[in-house]
Amino acid sequence: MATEIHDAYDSVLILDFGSQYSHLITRRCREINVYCEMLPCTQKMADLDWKPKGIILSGSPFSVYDEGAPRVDPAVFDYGVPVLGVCYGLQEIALNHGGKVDPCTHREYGFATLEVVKLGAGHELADKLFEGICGEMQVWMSHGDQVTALPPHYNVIGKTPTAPYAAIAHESKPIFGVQFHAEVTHSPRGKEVIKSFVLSICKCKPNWTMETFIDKEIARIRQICGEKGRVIGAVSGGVDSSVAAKLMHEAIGDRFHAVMVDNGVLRENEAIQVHKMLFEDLGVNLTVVDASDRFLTKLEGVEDPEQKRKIIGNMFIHVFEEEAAKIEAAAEKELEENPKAEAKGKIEWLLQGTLYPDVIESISFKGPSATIKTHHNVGGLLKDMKLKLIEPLRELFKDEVRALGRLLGIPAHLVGRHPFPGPGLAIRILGPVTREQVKIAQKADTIYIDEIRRAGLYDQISQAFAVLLPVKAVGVQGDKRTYDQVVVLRAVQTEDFMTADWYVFPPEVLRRISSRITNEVAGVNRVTYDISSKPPGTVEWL
Ligand SMILES: Nc1ncnc2c1ncn2[C@@H]1O[C@H](COP(=O)(O)OP(=O)(O)OP(=O)(O)O)[C@@H](O)[C@H]1O
Ligand SMILES: O=c1[nH]c(=O)c2[nH+]cn([C@@H]3O[C@H](COP(=O)(O)O)[C@@H](O)[C@H]3O)c2[nH]1
Ligand SMILES: NC(=O)CC[C@H](N)C(=O)O
Ligand SMILES: [Mg+2]
Repeated sequence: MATEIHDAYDSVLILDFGSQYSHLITRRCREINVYCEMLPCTQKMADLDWKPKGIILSGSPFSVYDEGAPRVDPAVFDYGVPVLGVCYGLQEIALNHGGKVDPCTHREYGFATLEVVKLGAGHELADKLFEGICGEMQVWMSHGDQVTALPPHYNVIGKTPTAPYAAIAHESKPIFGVQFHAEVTHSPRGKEVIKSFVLSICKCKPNWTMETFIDKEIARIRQICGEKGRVIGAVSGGVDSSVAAKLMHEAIGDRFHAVMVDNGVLRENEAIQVHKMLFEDLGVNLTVVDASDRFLTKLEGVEDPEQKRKIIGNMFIHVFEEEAAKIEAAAEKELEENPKAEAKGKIEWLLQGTLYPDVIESISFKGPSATIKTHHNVGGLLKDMKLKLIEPLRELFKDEVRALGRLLGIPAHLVGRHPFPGPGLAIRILGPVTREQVKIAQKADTIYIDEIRRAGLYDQISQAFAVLLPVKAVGVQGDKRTYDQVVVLRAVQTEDFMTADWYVFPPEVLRRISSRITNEVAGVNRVTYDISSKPPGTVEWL
């Protein structure tokens, strides 16, 4: 990670022990304009090439006494900066300092009332965590273990009727632990607790804003690319890569070459529309490479979703490397023909619009967090790829990227586009992908999205798409028996795509969509609507 960003901002380090809510801690810090970075709990402090002003230890699905449970590097406590442990983080602090943790007789999942304990004169530091909060506050718990013996030199600063050590603080050092999840919105005053830790205790300057992020990121890109370096960009017309491309264009102008790959599983007319949109709206000149035959041949007969992602992720990189070689060869030829022309640098970098959720869902941090699916641009990359990655948005969430896009002057219709996954219709066609299946899925999807737009609902929905099932059902059309496929409509509302709920459509819109799909798309005689949230489902079906 660039050290420049750490020179410019006071940063908080979040060590992730695999909790579902770890990412929310990063959000809460950025919301108070403090830059933070989350690293796996296996990070050794001695290997860190920047100096955080505070450290937060997340929760975890493990119990501290489990065999193989993730362990905090004890150097965290001697690093000389404040530490806050949340849930498992608190339990790790207790265990590391001579306290005890045991399974509790009253497990707490959900709301609890925390009684804040003020220690008073001589304990100003310990009392700072709940600065401005007196008496009781509602908190949200999710634990089956708890601290049963306080470590020496620690005091209780909060308790619940069943958890006597629900918040603790060292008597003189800035080390704190809370059993409740301060980062979730269901702990209404949790934000204040994180704010007290980050601002009053760690004394971080709240100077991280999107505007400064843009300036610093542009400077960072210029620095890594040098005077002549050139970058090839994987650009899909989606929100993330468009924002990344705009940033890159601002940084290095025409030394940036945007490439979109037609992988044969795009939406109908997508390549043409994206080419036009990128040039007209962003001033970015895009090369569209038609590699659809190669992708579809490789995908032949493949049913396993992870396999589909890997094939597509790998093939993407092959195509980008080939394009990079072509661009370099063209520059060499130009130089041969006109020796006075300026020599152009090598293409060493590949820009991707990777976001934080792509990373967290794809990578299992050796144990604690589970791999949900390997997003093609993270886990599906080619092992021995020559191009080095530049991923300016890797730390951000979707809504933050949209805010960044607006600041960069990207038009609303582009910033507001629903996400479309890189592996495209290959993960929306269940079963093997064939040209015929792609055509059916494209037609159904076009009708679905057209009707959503016509009803004025596009911006209320976070993501909508049609899924094509490989099963057949009996129907009757024009007095004839049909035996055709089933289309599933999916529409979700979500803030960050980590959790999502299904969208409640007005029935007449669903009726119109269903009737148009069954009338206009040959091979489909049934349309159903998916009413699963995430969890237990995911947004995509594969
Ligand atoms: N067809 C494509 N051609 C080139 N690059 C692609 C293509 N599809 C995806 N990518 C690359 O993979 C990255 C991840 O894809 P993803 O779909 O998550 O992001 P996006 O397409 O930029 O935005 P959105 O999430 O809004 O669809 C993209 O940012 C882009 O760098
Ligand atoms: O570029 C991508 N490559 C992938 O392999 C991939 N898998 C899921 N997604 C998108 O990620 C978001 C969350 O989706 P899931 O709930 O299905 O994991 C949704 O927006 C999905 O469309 C992908 N995007
Ligand atoms: N949310 C958590 O961090 C839980 C920690 C531990 N697994 C417990 O049940 O207490
Ligand atoms: Mg996309």
